[in-house]
Amino acid sequence: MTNSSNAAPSILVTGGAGYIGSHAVLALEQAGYQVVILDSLEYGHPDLVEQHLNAKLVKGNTADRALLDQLFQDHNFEAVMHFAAYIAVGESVTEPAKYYQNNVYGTLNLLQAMEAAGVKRFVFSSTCAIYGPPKTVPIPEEHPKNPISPYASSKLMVEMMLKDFQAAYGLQSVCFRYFNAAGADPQGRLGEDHNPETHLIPLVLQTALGKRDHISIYGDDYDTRDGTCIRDYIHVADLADAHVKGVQYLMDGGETAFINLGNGNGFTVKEVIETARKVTGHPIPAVECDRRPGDPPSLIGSSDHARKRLGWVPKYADLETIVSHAWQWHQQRHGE
Ligand SMILES: O=c1ccn([C@@H]2O[C@H](COP(=O)(O)OP(=O)(O)O[C@H]3O[C@H](CO)[C@H](O)[C@H](O)[C@H]3O)[C@@H](O)[C@H]2O)c(=O)[nH]1
Repeated sequence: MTNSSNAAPSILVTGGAGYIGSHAVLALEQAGYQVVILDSLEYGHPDLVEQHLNAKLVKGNTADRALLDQLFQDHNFEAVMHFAAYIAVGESVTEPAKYYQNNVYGTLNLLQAMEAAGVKRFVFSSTCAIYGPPKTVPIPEEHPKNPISPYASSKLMVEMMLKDFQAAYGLQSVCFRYFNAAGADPQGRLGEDHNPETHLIPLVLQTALGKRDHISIYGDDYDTRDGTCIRDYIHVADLADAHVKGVQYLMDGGETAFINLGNGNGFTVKEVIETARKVTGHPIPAVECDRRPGDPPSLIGSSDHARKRLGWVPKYADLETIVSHAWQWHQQRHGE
């Protein structure tokens, strides 16, 4: 770690009580950083922060400029890692204003507070959804951007702001475009706990636990190897590791970069369910249903940039390991 003083470098993590954010805080702390979490707690889990993280937790919103200014005054942050955002694609279609307010305006407010405080390093949670339906697979970072939901548009708008903030104010950012975040802390401390849950792997595991009758397969008539959608599932601990490398890259003088985070392997919905049957030993009834609107048939990322620029290599790349870690977490959090 590059640090001229003896104090551990301090990082502000927004959304650090959420799924990916909490894993990033854990990884930052293991790498020797001090963390302050800013989280509205609308979806975050303060119990997990209290039990497993050393970070100070501040309840609040990125729209609150006075709170942000106070935080920057009280702490000498080396960088900001920004996870706080609404993430439900379907909801973003029916309530776009909510998404532009929180994801775009909230981020602009945060960037302005950073500029006022002279903090010049920013790590941002972006998404592969900014590419829209892929023209080439695996998708490289240069792929055309064609977001098809307000959620995805909100993330692309922030990426565009970050380019402009680099040019005008010298803010250096790493924008990570995640493919499908999945899995849980290998030691079982943290994991995915959304309410409502819409993601495939947690829903499959809730079915294994008997909390749901069946898993719905959204579409079995896609042009894929078994007719169901293909996604690139990436372990949340590997995402967290990339974030630590992203901060280090900026502290070493790295300039703004847009970087995919995926394994470069795709699995169908049916393959995920089959893997979960093997891992859990439960039958997991599945019912084929209509397609879910807006789902592209196949999303697989090229992560060459992450490997070359950050030296990032995913540790938990096989689907069985990802599902096993998620299963360990779900049994302990939701099984009784
Ligand atoms: O009950 C379910 C839930 C999901 N699926 C299918 O499983 C695949 C994965 O779905 P997820 O909801 O787990 O993930 P998405 O690929 O839809 O979502 C990801 O991409 C989105 C943008 O496209 C957002 O970024 C989101 O946060 C991120 O997890 C999709 O083909 C979906 O149709 C089912 O068949 N049944």
